[in-house]
Amino acid sequence: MTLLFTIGFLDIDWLDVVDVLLVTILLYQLYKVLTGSVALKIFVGFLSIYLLYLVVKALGMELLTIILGQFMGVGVLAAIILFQQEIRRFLLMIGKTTAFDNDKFFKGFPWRKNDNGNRLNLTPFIEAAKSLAGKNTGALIVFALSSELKMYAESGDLIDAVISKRLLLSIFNKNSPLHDGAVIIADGRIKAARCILPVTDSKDVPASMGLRHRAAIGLTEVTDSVVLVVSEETGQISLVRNGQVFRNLAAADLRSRLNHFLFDIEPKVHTEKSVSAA
Ligand SMILES: Nc1ncnc2c1ncn2[C@@H]1O[C@H](COP(=O)(O)OP(=O)(O)OP(=O)(O)O)[C@@H](O)[C@H]1O
Repeated sequence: MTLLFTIGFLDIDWLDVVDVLLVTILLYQLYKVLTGSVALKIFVGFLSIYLLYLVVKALGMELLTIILGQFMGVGVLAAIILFQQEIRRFLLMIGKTTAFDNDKFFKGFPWRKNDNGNRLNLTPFIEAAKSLAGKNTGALIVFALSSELKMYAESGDLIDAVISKRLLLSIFNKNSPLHDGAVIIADGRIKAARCILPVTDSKDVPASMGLRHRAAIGLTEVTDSVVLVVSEETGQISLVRNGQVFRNLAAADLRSRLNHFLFDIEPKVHTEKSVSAA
């Protein structure tokens, strides 16, 4: 490899520069994923022990090297168990930035369409959300994109029904046995209700947002789905994607955002505030 320059006894070539650059990008992405969660502190702890291990190894302190080396070995396993959620989020983020997971790649995939191959009709969702918001009835509707969210659908009651405003209103009616939890929409159908979603542990979520919003944020942190939330307390309608909450949407904004998030149709008007919880 061509030598670029020398710092003391260190010979630096192009490969070293690329190596350092890649590690910097990787660490920055990791920091972005971990920031705001307790996992960041654990990660910094591990990193400090690893740096200490490198120093004592370089100094030739054998006993400490063996002890820290053993700790690092077990530490990797412990980190995988402790950081399960963060590792998933990190891999998902890498996947999202590759051309393979490009939105356009999935544009033609069947779960964005109904049985007849038509684009999902958004009107029942918008009408239902308006009606639920007017009565301060909480709701959580998940739109599956590149994944059918089978695992989450199976945590609730499978329905597999044709989408209609009336059915959505019946599900979220406070007296309905199905109203608790989330409804999952995939393949242009109501796949399941009463589904349990992963709750985010982000500290950036405003205190005004309850568990319903936290569940919506949590799911969008680990999948590329889009979640519609109607707050029981305020009656506000929000959309959540990539851990980001688009709050207080009027019907027109809701439609334009959904068109954008689900079908890549550029929005015309945006008046809502957004809160980043990722
Ligand atoms: N992990 C979860 N997965 C799916 N649904 C959930 C989850 N956690 C809470 N929910 C839904 O949220 C409902 C109530 O949550 P909570 O009382 O915190 O909401 P809230 O105070 O009305 O807040 P928000 O303003 O977010 O609606 C639950 O009855 C349930 O339907």
